[in-house]
Amino acid sequence: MMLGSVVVGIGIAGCVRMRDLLAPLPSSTAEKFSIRGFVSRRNLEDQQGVKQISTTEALSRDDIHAAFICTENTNHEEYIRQFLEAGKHVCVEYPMTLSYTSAVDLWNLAQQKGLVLHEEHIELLTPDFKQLKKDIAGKTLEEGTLHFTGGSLKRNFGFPSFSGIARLTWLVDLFGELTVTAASLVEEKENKYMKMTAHLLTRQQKPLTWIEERGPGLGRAKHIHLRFQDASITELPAGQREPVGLFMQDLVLFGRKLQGEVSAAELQEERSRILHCLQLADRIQQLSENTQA
Ligand SMILES: NC(=O)C1=CN([C@@H]2O[C@H](COP(=O)(O)OP(=O)(O)OC[C@H]3O[C@@H](n4cnc5c(N)ncnc54)[C@H](OP(=O)(O)O)[C@@H]3O)[C@@H](O)[C@H]2O)C=CC1
Ligand SMILES: C=CC1=C(C)/C(=C/c2[nH]c(/C=C3N=C(/C=C4\NC(=O)C(C)=C4C=C)C(C)=C\3CCC(=O)O)c(CCC(=O)O)c2C)NC1=O
Ligand SMILES: [Zn+2]
Repeated sequence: MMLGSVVVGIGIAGCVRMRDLLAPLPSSTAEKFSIRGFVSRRNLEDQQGVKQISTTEALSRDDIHAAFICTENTNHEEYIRQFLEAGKHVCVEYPMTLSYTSAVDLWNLAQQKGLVLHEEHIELLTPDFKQLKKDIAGKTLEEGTLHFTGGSLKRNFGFPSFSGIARLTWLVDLFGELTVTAASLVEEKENKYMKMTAHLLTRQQKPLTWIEERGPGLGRAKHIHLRFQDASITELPAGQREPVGLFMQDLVLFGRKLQGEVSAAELQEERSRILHCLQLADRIQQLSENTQA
């Protein structure tokens, strides 16, 4: 059976989703999807040959089984809830929501309804990350820093510990569950500049620092300083480029979940990681807000 699909929110991510749904990776679960339309808050012409439909139509049509939520972060929660309530599977661009408790609620709702709720994590699929993970395998961490810089985000992307959840996901995937010991935020609204610093500890009590810095003219980059017992890594390794795009890899994973090809253990592990990261993001936000002038 084909999985009728709708893309919600036509920005960078939404356009890539439509492109991939229209040209799925051959012989993969991505071929099971069939795009039926897109939803936008604007009135748009056909996009890539796909027609705009209303949210009401997307929610009520019984030939639509899955929604791809690609809007800015503040309204993920509301869209996810609506589509789950309507009995549709959901794939949402990270971060799922802007609080830990709302993510727990949504996950419970998906479980009650017997639906797949999938959060995209292309940062774990990048060649550089895959290489980094290989390079540090078996090494014992002493301390580390992950410093992200990027251009200013548009409005409605939420607190930086949430909009930057990809960096936190890296740290948790590499070093296991973390605790937050301190966090602060420096913001210069008039310059569209911000810098968040979070201090974390691994279960072995080793310190990790995460810096998320954004402002006009800052290039999208990650600097790492990782010190291990007998080695240091101060540059992100360049991994081998892969023929399949990142969002396509994620689409195949969502498709595998819908086909029941992902084990319960794997699903549970992923869910735990996602909720743990959102819980850390919540804590970082709380601590930062307490230290703000
Ligand atoms: N860009 C990327 O590489 C990645 C993005 N993500 C996630 O994807 C989500 C969306 O990010 P992204 O696509 O980059 O954000 P964009 O700013 O490109 O788009 C966000 C929303 O803004 C609206 N929009 C887009 N273009 C315009 C325009 N010209 N005028 C007015 N409104 C517009 C669209 O909603 P509507 O059609 O309803 O108007 C769109 O869904 C976020 O959750 C982000 O974290 C995750 C991984 C990678
Ligand atoms: C050129 C402008 C440009 C914009 C506006 C952009 C937006 C953008 N990229 C993101 C992640 C991401 N974006 C990319 C990659 C890309 N994303 C792209 O739009 C393109 C062209 C690539 C190139 C391969 C990756 C891999 C992530 C996941 C997080 C990471 O690893 O940095 C996110 C999610 C939030 C975040 O993690 O920071 C946003 C909003 N990325 C950009 O590169
Ligand atoms: Zn640095």
